[in-house]
Amino acid sequence: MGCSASCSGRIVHSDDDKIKDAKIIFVVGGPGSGKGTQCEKVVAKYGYTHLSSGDLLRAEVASGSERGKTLQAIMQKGELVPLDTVLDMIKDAMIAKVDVSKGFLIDGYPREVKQGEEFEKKIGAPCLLLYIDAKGETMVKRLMKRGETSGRSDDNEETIKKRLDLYYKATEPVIAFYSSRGIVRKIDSELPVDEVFGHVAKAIDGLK
Ligand SMILES: Nc1ccn([C@@H]2O[C@H](COP(=O)(O)OP(=O)(O)OP(=O)(O)O)[C@@H](O)[C@H]2O)c(=O)n1
Ligand SMILES: Nc1nc2c(ncn2[C@@H]2O[C@H](COP(=O)(O)OP(=O)(O)O)[C@@H](O)[C@H]2O)c(=O)[nH]1
Ligand SMILES: [Mg+2]
Repeated sequence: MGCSASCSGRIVHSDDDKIKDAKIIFVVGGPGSGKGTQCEKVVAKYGYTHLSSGDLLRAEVASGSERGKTLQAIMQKGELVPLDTVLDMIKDAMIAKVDVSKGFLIDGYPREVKQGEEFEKKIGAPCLLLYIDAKGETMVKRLMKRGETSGRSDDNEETIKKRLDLYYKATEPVIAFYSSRGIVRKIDSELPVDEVFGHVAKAIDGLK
């Protein structure tokens, strides 16, 4: 891409350049680990833009589009939707906010190493990965509780088990992948919410 000079001689940055230069934080953890809860608090304190890949997909489902129907079937089974679909949605949402955003929290993405690699090719590199860590049994308990009110068709026992299995198989390797780059901060999400946030804030304050 690169920048191009306009007639007036001003440097014009393309959308691709702008999002590439944005501060990008990946928020990774199992289903029900508390990613969304912590992201809300980061938004309130730091003014970052929170993009939950799951929420973007659910919005597409809610729109009633043909694509949404296909997505709903995949999500109901606790499987991963095709990589390009999620990535395009995230990229569009980032472009829409890049001029008013202090940085981006990408929640629930990457779900597998390949998703991270493609993100970096099409968008840019993260400066931090917040690894929100809770025990399997804690996550199941939280999701069963959330399921009482969330209305989410995947917050049921059978799908929760599949989501958890897929998390351990496909998503945990993402953490090892970025650890070797030194950008992973592991956050103990068994603690009370505000204490968890204290650790999250420390990790963000440590960014240059
Ligand atoms: N990058 C992503 C994000 C989400 N999904 C699909 O969307 C569902 C819900 O995603 P999400 O809301 O992130 O759910 P969880 O990880 O289970 O976590 P949360 O408890 O935050 O909802 C996933 O099970 C999966 O089918 C996906 O395929 N790829
Ligand atoms: N006790 C406790 N509950 C939490 C914590 N974080 C999240 N929860 C609860 O766990 C459930 C899942 O949290 P959510 O933020 O949706 O997790 P996500 O699936 O990782 O996005 C919600 O009902 C939260 O209220 C925490 O640190 N401690
Ligand atoms: Mg969430």
